[in-house]
Amino acid sequence: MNEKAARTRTSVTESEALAFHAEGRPGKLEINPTKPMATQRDLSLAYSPGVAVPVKAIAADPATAYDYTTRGNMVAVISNGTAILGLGNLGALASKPVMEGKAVLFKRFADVDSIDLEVDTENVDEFVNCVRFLGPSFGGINLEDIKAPECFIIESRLREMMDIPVFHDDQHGTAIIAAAGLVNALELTGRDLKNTRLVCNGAGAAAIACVELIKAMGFNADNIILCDTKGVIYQGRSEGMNQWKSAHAAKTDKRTLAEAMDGADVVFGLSQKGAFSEEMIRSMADRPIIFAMANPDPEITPEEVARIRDDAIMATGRSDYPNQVNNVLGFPYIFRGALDVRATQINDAMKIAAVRALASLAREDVPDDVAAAYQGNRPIFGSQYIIPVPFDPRLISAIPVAVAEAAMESGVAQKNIPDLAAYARELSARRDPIAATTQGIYERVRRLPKRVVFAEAEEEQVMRAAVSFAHHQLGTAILLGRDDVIRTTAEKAGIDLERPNIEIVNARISTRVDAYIDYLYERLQRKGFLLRDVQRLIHNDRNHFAATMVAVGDADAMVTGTTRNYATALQDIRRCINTKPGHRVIGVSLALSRGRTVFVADTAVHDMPTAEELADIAVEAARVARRMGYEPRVALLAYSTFGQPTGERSERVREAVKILDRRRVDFEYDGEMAADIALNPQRMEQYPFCRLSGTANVLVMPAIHSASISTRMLAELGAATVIGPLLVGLDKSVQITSMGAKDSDIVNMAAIAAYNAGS
Ligand SMILES: NC(=O)C1=CN([C@@H]2O[C@H](COP(=O)(O)OP(=O)(O)OC[C@H]3O[C@@H](n4cnc5c(N)ncnc54)[C@H](OP(=O)(O)O)[C@@H]3O)[C@@H](O)[C@H]2O)C=CC1
Ligand SMILES: CC(=O)C(=O)O
Ligand SMILES: [Mg+2]
Repeated sequence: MNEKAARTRTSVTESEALAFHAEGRPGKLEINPTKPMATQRDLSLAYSPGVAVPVKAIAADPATAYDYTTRGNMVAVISNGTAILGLGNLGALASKPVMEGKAVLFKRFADVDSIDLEVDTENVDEFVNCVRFLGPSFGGINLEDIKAPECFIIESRLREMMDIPVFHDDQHGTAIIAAAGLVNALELTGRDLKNTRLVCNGAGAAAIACVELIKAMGFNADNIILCDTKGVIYQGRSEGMNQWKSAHAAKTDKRTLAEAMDGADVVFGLSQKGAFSEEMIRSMADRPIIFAMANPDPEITPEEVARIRDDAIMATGRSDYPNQVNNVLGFPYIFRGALDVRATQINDAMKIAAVRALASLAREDVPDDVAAAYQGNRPIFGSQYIIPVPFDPRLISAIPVAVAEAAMESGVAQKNIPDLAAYARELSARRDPIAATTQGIYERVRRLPKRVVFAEAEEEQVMRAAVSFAHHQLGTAILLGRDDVIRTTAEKAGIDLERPNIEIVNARISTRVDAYIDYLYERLQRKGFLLRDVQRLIHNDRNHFAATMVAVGDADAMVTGTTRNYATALQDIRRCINTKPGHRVIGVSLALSRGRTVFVADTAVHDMPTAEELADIAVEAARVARRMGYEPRVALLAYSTFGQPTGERSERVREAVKILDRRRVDFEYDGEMAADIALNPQRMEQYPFCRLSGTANVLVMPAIHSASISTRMLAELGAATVIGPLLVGLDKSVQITSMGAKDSDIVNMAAIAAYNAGS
């Protein structure tokens, strides 16, 4: 069981973590305006004099701040850095990466805008006074990584003073997730809340809140023992105590963690790395439930537990093991629900609703479109799957709805949501499609790892990408290049190539050279190439060598393009690899913007496609969309819409629609139409005869220049994230990056190449 845990583990190196944070704009956040700020009129509206109007409106009615400002969707993540993860008190400044991270997770998972504020004081009064006056700026306050017992005083004082939710994530977020995991683990091991014996190691923010919440849910208080650095917290103990610990002091003569864990059914670790010994785990009851939640390193690792027990349900706070019990599953969604009903606080009813929603989500069947978010095979409720993963796209609709409903029922909502089903649909549309798409690709590639040849491996960024590809268990990275050059560059750049799943292939000394020459000569001899031309291509040209490797089956996929332009790289590759029978080679780009994914084709190959070629492009692009989980609605674009204005340039597009009619294809399509008609539902309504059932998600461009111009404009203007062009229709899997692509883009392309290399 836990062998799998070890196998699916994907860690990051320290240099990778630093490079990630330093790359481009340092840190993880930036702020973008939501209104145009281009003209004098914009300025007059956004600033003086226009801004005075909402100012007066808010002064007259404070509730309108939700209509005219960011307040209703804005949460502050506030810390003083006194308990940063399990690293301890490292100060306000050092906590900033974690706080920025929490802010990004708010946005990524629940579309809540968030900003981190690091408050440089350990004094409770100073901290409270700093935060209490910030209420007008935010719809909610998420306190983070503030140590106990100060955190209890800070939170309760701020809750009294402020009329917006104040939520200490390490307390309640952690408690909600741990309680949900516990409910499921108890069910799986046939236990109940009354008779189970639980030890909680740690008696700080997270631990006290966990114990309080499970007691509120009916866990028998007499069966809980809390421990801290001094051992068991027993009634009558005086050393290292405070009122919050005393409230949970046990009537017991056990004094050490080891004694407490002997025979225990459940152990929560909310303390520090390595706090549990193998001996302690061995002494627990049958089918023990072990939540080692310290971050970044747990109290004991799943590998260590697996060595001594095969009957444990094991969870950690980390994303690289199964059963991640981490507050990331809670805070984005809990605030989403609270903000949407303008709750004045996050109360127990809302917390318990979140526990129940989370616990029951893990018991539901995982539908096809969600399975991609899971490592390994589709998870089934059981010891390896007691809680959903953070990338589960159902969380965004399930948790906020439960929280908002509980807020309304318990009387803390200032706004009513009458139709919860409609609310759930709106929530799903907030899901960030980029991560969903790329995550699905990564997960599948991890399950079916491939051998990918990186054709330009002498380049430093390609080398980094190849190492990252292998390191993240996406498959074997084959670095093509001169051995000595690769090793010297690697050494200079501090890249470690001595890792599993990395191979270096030197075209000059490869034993496969003759076989590749034979293969390519056979293909090119009647296309103007002499044997010596082909020998030169295989010996000296990395694209020809790499593409031939893939063509003959020595590698599954290939990535190139950082040093040569797209058209040249494509020409090299097509000399070596055929078009897939029944397909057409095209480039498809994905434009991802504000909850929408739109496929654009052909962005790479056909200069001015004929009507027949446009029809083929539509078919190929629709296939790609389907393969990525979208039901295609294809619009064939032109500058005219259904014959208006007339012009011969739209003729080809109209003809392509007729060709698709004759071919009786199995997807929705229509045209010719302008881009705004295809993408805007109101504009589309003006053409009630249009056969698309909704706005288009596949756009077939009339020519390569319009495809290229529009996708590059979208990307440069920040209107969309554009991925691709992805090369499709070749008989073997190849991707071409843009020249000078960054290592992270190259890894994405390599993953897509591996993904397309098939089932
Ligand atoms: N998975 C998740 O979602 C979350 C995990 N955590 C983890 O929980 C841990 C505690 O965080 P938090 O509650 O915010 O911090 P606090 O500083 O509020 O509390 C820390 C507690 O841990 C105790 N402790 C520290 N080391 C040991 C040890 N070796 N043995 C027993 N007790 C120990 C301290 O004991 P004493 O009182 O004697 O000083 C204190 O009670 C961290 O590792 C953190 O990463 C926290 C939040 C969320
Ligand atoms: C996850 C988290 O919030 C912590 O470990 O502190
Ligand atoms: Mg924390």
